[in-house]
Amino acid sequence: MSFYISPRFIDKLSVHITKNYLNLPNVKVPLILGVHGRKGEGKSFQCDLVFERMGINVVHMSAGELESPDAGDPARLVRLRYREAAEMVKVRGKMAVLMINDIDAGAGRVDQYTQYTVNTQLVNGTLMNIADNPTNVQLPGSYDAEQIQRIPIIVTGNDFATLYAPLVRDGRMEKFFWEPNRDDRVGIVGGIFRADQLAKHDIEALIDTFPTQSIDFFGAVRSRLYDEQIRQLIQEIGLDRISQRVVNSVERPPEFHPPDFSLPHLIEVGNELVQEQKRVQDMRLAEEYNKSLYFNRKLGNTGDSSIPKSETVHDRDFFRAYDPNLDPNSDNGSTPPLTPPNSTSYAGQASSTNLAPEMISEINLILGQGYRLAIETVDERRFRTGSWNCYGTYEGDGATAISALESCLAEQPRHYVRLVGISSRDRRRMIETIISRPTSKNVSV
Ligand SMILES: Nc1ncnc2c1ncn2[C@@H]1O[C@H](COP(=O)(O)OP(=O)(O)OP(=O)(O)O)[C@@H](O)[C@H]1O
Repeated sequence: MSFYISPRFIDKLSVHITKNYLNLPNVKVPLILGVHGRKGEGKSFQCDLVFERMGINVVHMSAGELESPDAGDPARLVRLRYREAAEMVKVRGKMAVLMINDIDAGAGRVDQYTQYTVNTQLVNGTLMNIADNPTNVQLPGSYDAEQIQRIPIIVTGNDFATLYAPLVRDGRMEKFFWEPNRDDRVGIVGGIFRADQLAKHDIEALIDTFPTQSIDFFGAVRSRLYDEQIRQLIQEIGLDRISQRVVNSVERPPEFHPPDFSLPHLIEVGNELVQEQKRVQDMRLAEEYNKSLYFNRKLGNTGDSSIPKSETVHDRDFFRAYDPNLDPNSDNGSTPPLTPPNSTSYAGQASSTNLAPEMISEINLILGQGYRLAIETVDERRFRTGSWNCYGTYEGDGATAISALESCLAEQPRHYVRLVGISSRDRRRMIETIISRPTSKNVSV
C-alpha cells in the first residue's frame, strides 16, 4: 500500500540526512534531527516511509532500550548500534541512519519525581559525545584508530523539554516540530483509506468531524470496521477452535469482504472510539486528582498541552498551603511531609447532590484549609489564552458552594470549570484544579 508522506516531512528528513553525508566547506552540520510533536501524529511512521522512499538502511532503537538494570548497558548499545549503521554503509554502499523512537520516554526527565538514573545520564552524555565526534565512536574495552562513517541520527519524541538541555542545543540537534496541517491530514487519512476508495469529500468530512484527533485515530477507526466480521468468524468457528483455524491451519486464511465504509458508519465508529478515550481520560483525571492532592498541583499534568503554562501553581506554594510553617521565602527544596492535610470534613454534604465525590472532596479540601473558594469558567476558545471568568466566590459554607457548583455545571456544560483556593491572608491562589471539561466536543486524550 502506498501511504502519503507530507512534503514538508520528506523535505526536512531528506535534507538532514543528505547534508550529513556531504562535505560542506566550513559548515558544521548537527548530527541529530529531533522530530517532536503530539502523540500519534505519524512522526515515526513517516520517518520509516521516508527511509523506504529514499532506499536507505535504518538501524532502530527504542525508548525501552535506553534503560536497563545494568548501568552502562544502554549507552554501550547506542554506540554499538551507531557503529553497526556505519558498517552497513561500508558493506552495502548505501546511506544509513540511526533511528531512536520516543527518546523522551527513555532518556527524558518528566518532572522532579522521575528518577534521573545513571543510564539516563550516560545515554544523554553518549549522544552528546557522538554528536561532537561522529567519526570516532568507540566501544568500551577496545579502541579503533580508524575513523568510521558519520551516521545521521533521527530521534522522535513528544516533549524535548524533558531531555538534557545541552543535548538539544542547536549545534547538536536540529529540531523539527511536526504538526500536520489540514492538507497533511487530508493527504495522510486519504492514504489510510486509499484501498477503500473513499471519496475526498468524505475524508474531509471525517477529519472535520474529529478535528482534535491525531492521525493514529483514523487508522484505528479503519481497523475497528473489521471487528464485526471478525466477531462473526469467531462465532462461526467457535471460541475454542479459532486459535487452530487462524494459526495452525491447512485451510486458506479467512477472507473478509470490504466493510461498510460509508461516512455515517465511519463517524459512528469514530464516536465509539472517542467515548473510550473519554473513559480513559476520566480515569486519568481521577488518578491525577489523587496524586496531585498530595504531591503537586501542576495543571499542565493533565496531558492537555493547551493549558497555559502561566496556570502552573508551584509545588512549594502548594505544600506551603498545607504547611504554613514553611518559610515563604525559602527555596531550599526541602521535602514537605507527604501526609495529606487534615481536611475538615464538610458535615452537610447533601446526599442528593449530582456532583462527583471528587468535586465535593475538592470543595471540602479548599474550604477546610480556610481558603476562599472561587469557581471559574472559560469556553474552549478562551481556554487557550487562559482568560477565565469568575462565576462566584464562597467562604466557610460548603453547602452554598456545592449548590453553586451544581448550577454552574448545569448552566455551562460546554465550559471548562475550575475550583480555586485563595488564601485570605495574602490573596494568593494556592490551589487550582480543573474539575470539568466541555462535553460537547471531542477532546483528544
Ligand atoms: N502517513 C501515514 N500514512 C498512513 N498511516 C499513518 C501515517 N502516519 C501515521 N499513520 C498512522 O498513525 C499511527 C501512529 O503513527 P506514529 O506511531 O508514527 O505516531 P507518532 O507521532 O510517532 O506517535 P508517538 O509520539 O505516540 O510515538 C501509525 O501506526 C499509522 O497507523
